[in-house]
Amino acid sequence: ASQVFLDGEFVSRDRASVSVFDHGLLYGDGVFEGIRAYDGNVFRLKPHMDRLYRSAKSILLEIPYTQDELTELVCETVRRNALTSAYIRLVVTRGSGDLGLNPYNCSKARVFIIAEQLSMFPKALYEQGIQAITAATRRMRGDVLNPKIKSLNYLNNILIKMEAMHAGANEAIVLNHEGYVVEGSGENIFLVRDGVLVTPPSYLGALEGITRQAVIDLAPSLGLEVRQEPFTQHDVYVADEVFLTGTAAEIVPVVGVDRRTIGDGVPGPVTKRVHAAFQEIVRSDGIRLEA
Ligand SMILES: Cc1ncc(COP(=O)(O)O)c(CNc2cccc(C(=O)O)c2)c1O
Repeated sequence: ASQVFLDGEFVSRDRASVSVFDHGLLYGDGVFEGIRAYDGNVFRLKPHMDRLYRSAKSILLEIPYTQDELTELVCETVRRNALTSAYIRLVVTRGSGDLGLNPYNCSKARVFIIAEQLSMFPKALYEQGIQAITAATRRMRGDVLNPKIKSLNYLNNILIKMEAMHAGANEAIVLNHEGYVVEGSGENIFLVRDGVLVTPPSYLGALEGITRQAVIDLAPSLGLEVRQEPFTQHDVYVADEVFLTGTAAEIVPVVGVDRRTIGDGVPGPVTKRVHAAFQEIVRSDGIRLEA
């Protein structure tokens, strides 16, 4: 049976449960990472760990392991599940306390790590592209709950995802309080315009995505310029190509937004070149699982 790392030991999946007094469950008081291993390479594990420790620091959550210790525990969890390709969920909660909000009543943070066989997105999504809507629900402002903190507070993302599903679409594009496009419900967004990649600067209200950064880093090798600048729904509608990026999703072509056909209504050539280049680097850029 698969093994979960929980509270300092490996337990079988069916015995991996947390206290009802865990503040991650009660209040979403915690942080997490979604990470992928490809053929024995944990893609960009260090940037994921850096982001986790930044998010924890920002909410004054003390992780009871050094970054190196927790990095090794992530790799050990994948190895224990005899996986070389996997989706990894790393979660740190405030831990168990009483029913009050006060985080200082939680004596020790709880850490658990899940490594699962990857459930790929349907190939059709990549071959045909997806339909998106613009969500009415906005991304929270940085002075409310900073979207750069990858916290367990995902209700904003879930409500946005629900809007897409209710509209019969696969995904939703999210605006910030000023009406600028920030990202998808759980992915970053890129436009292609006259051969230039455009993505919102994360300070507008997007997560500093690892996949987004990987695309920015690999673009020059494809002779592509990248601009980080604000844009609106109009810019999305008239773009030559649109794609979303995320650890689980990788590079997903968007071929329709709010019933506007994007480009020719099929995954664009730049999107395909970016995805091909991305599939190259995921097997080399990262930390090898072999001890
Ligand atoms: C709000 C948000 N923005 C962008 C991304 C992409 O970031 P990375 O390139 O670092 O993965 C994410 C992460 N994406 C994410 C996280 C948790 C669940 C799901 C899901 O679709 O089930 C997706 C995310 O949650």
